[in-house]
Formats: sequence, structure tokens, C-alpha cells
Amino acid sequence: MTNRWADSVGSSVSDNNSGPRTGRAAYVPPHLRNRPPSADPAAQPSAAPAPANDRVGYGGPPRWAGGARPDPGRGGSGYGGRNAGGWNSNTGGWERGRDREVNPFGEEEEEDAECASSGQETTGINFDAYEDIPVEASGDNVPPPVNTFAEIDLGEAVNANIRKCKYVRPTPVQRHAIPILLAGRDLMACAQTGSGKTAAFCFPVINGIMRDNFPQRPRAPRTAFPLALILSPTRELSSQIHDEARKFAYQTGVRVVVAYGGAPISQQLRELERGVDILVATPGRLVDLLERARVSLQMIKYLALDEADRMLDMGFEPQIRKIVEQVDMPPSGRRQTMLFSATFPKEIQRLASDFLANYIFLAVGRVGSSTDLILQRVEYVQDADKRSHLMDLLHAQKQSEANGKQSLTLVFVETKKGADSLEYWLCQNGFPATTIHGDRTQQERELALRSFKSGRTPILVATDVAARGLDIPHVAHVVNFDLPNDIDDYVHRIGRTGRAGKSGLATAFFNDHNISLARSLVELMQEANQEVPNWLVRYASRVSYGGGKNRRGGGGRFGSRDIRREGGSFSRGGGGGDYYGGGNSGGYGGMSGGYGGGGMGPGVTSAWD
Ligand SMILES: Nc1ncnc2c1ncn2[C@@H]1O[C@H](COP(=O)(O)OP(=O)(O)OP(=O)(O)O)[C@@H](O)[C@H]1O
Repeated sequence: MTNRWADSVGSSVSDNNSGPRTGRAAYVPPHLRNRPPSADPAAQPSAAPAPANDRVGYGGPPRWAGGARPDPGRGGSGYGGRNAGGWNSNTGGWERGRDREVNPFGEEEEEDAECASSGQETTGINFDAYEDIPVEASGDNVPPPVNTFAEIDLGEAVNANIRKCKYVRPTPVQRHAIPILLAGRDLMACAQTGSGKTAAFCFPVINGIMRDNFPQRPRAPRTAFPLALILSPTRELSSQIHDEARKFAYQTGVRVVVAYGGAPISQQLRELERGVDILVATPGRLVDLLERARVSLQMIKYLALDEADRMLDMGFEPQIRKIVEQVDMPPSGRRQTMLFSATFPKEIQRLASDFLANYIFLAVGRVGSSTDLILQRVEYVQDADKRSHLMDLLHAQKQSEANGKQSLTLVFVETKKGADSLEYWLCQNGFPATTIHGDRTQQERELALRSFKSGRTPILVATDVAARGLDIPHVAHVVNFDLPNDIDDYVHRIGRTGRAGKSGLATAFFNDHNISLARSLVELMQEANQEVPNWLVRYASRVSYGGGKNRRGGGGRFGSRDIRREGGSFSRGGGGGDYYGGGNSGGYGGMSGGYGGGGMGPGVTSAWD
């Protein structure tokens, strides 16, 4: 009999329990793993071999625990003396000397070499797929877009990193957003999943810090004073943004640190003490750090909210307000604020305006639309038949796959329990699967993600914790085993495939429990030029808006735009100077809200950190 992972693991690693345990590898969060060995024997990696998959015991040996010694020149004391020749100097690494910057491209270069030998595609974006995308930019004096990275002077070191990332041309959101942000403007940017939003906010932030010459910070031995804060809703996404930002900032002198829940806070505190320019964090852990006075936000010049609509919905808004409005962060107008997402319901746009000053609204593609790189299929499947139907899909997929190598399939379910039970059933039936959800420890979650990414368990059963932002190469198929209640969640879920110009497949199991989603699903599919089954159209015509948590609400075509353009009570800093670019702009039929909040019902996923 196959062991259930839950049976084979001991007690979980918690925030408050960072000490090493006998017989088990110390937990080392991903952002600390690519570091030289520490002198601290307690932090040495375990010699235990990596497990065959994450259901049997914990943690393959983390690569390295601990890290380089703190640099007294930086630690909380203002990092004085970093006048390393201005922002354009390619001086290499952080405060040279003791704390050597680890090459964040290390692993990728190895992977590239592997893929090259196996003939796999590793990089590149199908820019033709984005050529006709409609772009709307509204607000005062919108800076014009650029066509190439060469047109924007991001500095020698960042340019070298862009080359290392093999980014040849900016994506549409980058073409528009980077000049806006470099001009110092606040921005609310909506662009499709997988279209390169991370770099769109990271490049200007890194560049800004370098241009500002790394401002001197107050002297307080145990408090870190980041210059930029990037908030995201999940631990995995924060970790991913941190990885990306480290690549973009490599050898610029800009130091990026990440802090998220579920991982021992002590290691994160050590990293912060070494100095931080850009802090990437989940809101919960950041509030903890603020309450301990280990982080001060008084020097924040750049604030980015990734998945901004999620960050401002009911679940997160109080924490975000606390961080942005009730601590010591400079107010809007004295900091630059950038909000990014693929979806921006109107109510959230209204809320977001509290955090912005005279902002530009940028929509690349229709707000909340999915990319037509994803082939969307909806099948009518009763709950009782879902498993066998999934099995059929997986068998068919297996047969159609060349060279016997299974591509990655991400299966979304509604509950954590449902995820565990489906994972178990798949494994029992010969399909190696793993899970990611809020009841797993952070170590298990990371292990599951690694196992999935590597193809060792090519099926990942997930709750909404994996719905947003995760950039996993080679996800060929997203299955909505249980459809979400909210069409925006559907957009983010299917967006785990069809990224960076590549194509993907998304299959949804629909039945009478999903009726409230029918209409917005039909509209979304029509917007993305998908074939919509007649039976689904009939369902859609039977239901009126307002059911479930459907954010699009209203009637007719969805695809809201800058709410400032619709008059009404809200009008802050907007108007005039609009810029329209790209293909057939116009036709954004903004509808009224109907946003039903992103809160979770009892027993439903607690996906957010
Ligand atoms: N200019 C570029 N050229 C080539 N690839 C790029 C470029 N910009 C970004 N990418 C790649 O595109 C992929 C998707 O980028 P990213 O994760 O930033 O998308 P996103 O818009 O934030 O998606 P989501 O809405 O799902 O969070 C990444 O693998 C990234 O490295």
C-alpha cells in the first residue's frame, strides 16, 4: 500500500520552532539555499539522501543552511559608505568583501545546459502572440512606450542581467509600464497572466534605487530600513519574485531579501540584519516584523503590490492598510506606488485609489481577460464522475505525448481535504501526484512544488494557493476539477499555462453547482476567441448576474477599464492625456461591479498567507 504522506511525516515546522531537530534536516527556505556553507555546524545540510518523492518523509537535504557572515558595513547601520560610483557602475555584488553575492543564475545555467542537450526549449517569448493586443493608458501626461530595452537606460549591470535572462524585447506591459514608472508616476497596471509583469515593476525599482545612490539609512542596530517593498499574497509567489528580483539586481549592489510565513523567522532576521534594499514579503510575516520593530518602513520610496486585487480584497485589506497607512511608511505622493494584476474589479480599483497619487491606469489586453494562447475547454461532468473523467484525460494525454515524457498537469480543487484525497487516489492509480495547499507545512509545499517542477510528480493537485503568479515552465494542462466561484480566480488559475507566449490547455469540469459562473465563463471564453459549447450558452442564458461571487456583474460585455473614465463619484487625479496604443483599442465596455469579495467560506481553502 502506498504511504500517505500525512502518515509518514512528523510534526510540522513552525515559525516559532526554528531550531534544528535530531534526525531531520533543518528547514532552509529556498532563498537561503544557494549559499556557501556556514561555519555554524547546526546549520549544515543533512547528509540524508533526498527522498524519492515528497510523500515519504521530509525534505531532501537543503543545499546549504546559514549563509555568509553579516557585513558590519551594512547591518542596520545605514550601510554608509556605499557610494560605489553611481547607479551605472558595474561594481559587482553587494557590499564587497565578506558577503559575496551568490550568482542567482547558477541553477538556471545548469538547467539550460541540460535542456539544450535534450532539445527542450528554455527561453523565448512568442512576441507575435502579443502584437495586436489593445493597450489603454489613461491619466495625466502618460509617458510614451518604448519598443526596446535599449531605449531605456536601466544601467549596464541591469542590461547584462536582462541579457542573461535572455529577454530580447520587452513584453507589451513592460514597454508601457517601465517608462511610466521610470518617470516616477504611480501606476495601476492590468495585464494578462504570464505577460512579464514581474520585470515590469522590478526593473524600475532597481533602477530607481541605483539612481538615488542608495540613500543613507538611520542607525538602529536591529532594525532594517528597506527602500522598496514588494508585497504578494502567497509564500511561493514571494519566493519566486525574490528569485527573479535577485537575477535582475545581480551585481548592481541592490540587495533583495524575502520574508514570508511558515519559514523560521530567525533566518529571515539574519538576512535582514545583513542589509536590505528591496524587501519582498507576504503581509502576515511583514506585520510580524513590524511589530517586533525589526523592519521600519520609513525609508520606503517604492511600494509594489503584486496581485494587487487580491491584496486589497476582504482577506488582506486590513493588513495592507496597516502596513501602508498605520505604520511609518511615507504617504502616497512621497513614495511611488505600483499595483499590478491580471484582474482589477472596479470595487478594488476604487479601494486602490486610496493608496495612489495622480496615477496612470494601464490595461494591456482587456482587464481581467485570459490570453487566447490558452485553449479553453469546458466539459459537463457530475461530481461523482470527475475522478474517472480526469483519469481519461490523463490517459489520453499520456498516449499523445511523444517520447513517453509526461508534461505537467495542474489540477485545481476547492478544498484542502479534497486535494489530499485526490492526490492519494491518483497515486493509487499509477499517476504520480503531489499537493500544495494551506494545511501542508511550508517545507512540504516547497518540496511538492520542486517535485512537480522537476517532473518527478508531473501532477500537482492544488487549492487556490497555487492560482496566482506562479511561473512554472512546461505546465501543459490546467484542469479545473472544481471550478472556482469567481471568474477572476478562473482567469488566474488557467494562467498557470500559456505563459510567455507559449500555448496551453485548460479543461474545466462544469456541473449544476457552477451555474453562477456560467455567464461570465461564456463571456470570458468569447473574449478569448474560444469555442463555447452550446449547452454552456444555454446555462448562461438561464442565469442572471449576481449569483455567487461573480465580480464582473452587470450585463453585456465585461472588461472594465479605468473607473475614473466612467465619471460617477470617483475622480481622483485623472483625466486627459490618455494614450491608446496597440491594436484595436477601444470597446472596453465597462460594466458595474458586482464584486462579491474574495473571502472564503468555512472549510474552503485558506490559501493566502
Ligand atoms: N521581455 C521578456 N522576454 C522573454 N521572457 C520574458 C520577458 N519578460 C518576462 N518573461 C518571462 O515570462 C514569464 C512570465 O512572466 P511573469 O511571471 O512576470 O508574468 P506575470 O505577468 O507576472 O504573470 P501572472 O499574472 O501569472 O503573475 C517568466 O518566465 C518570465 O521570465
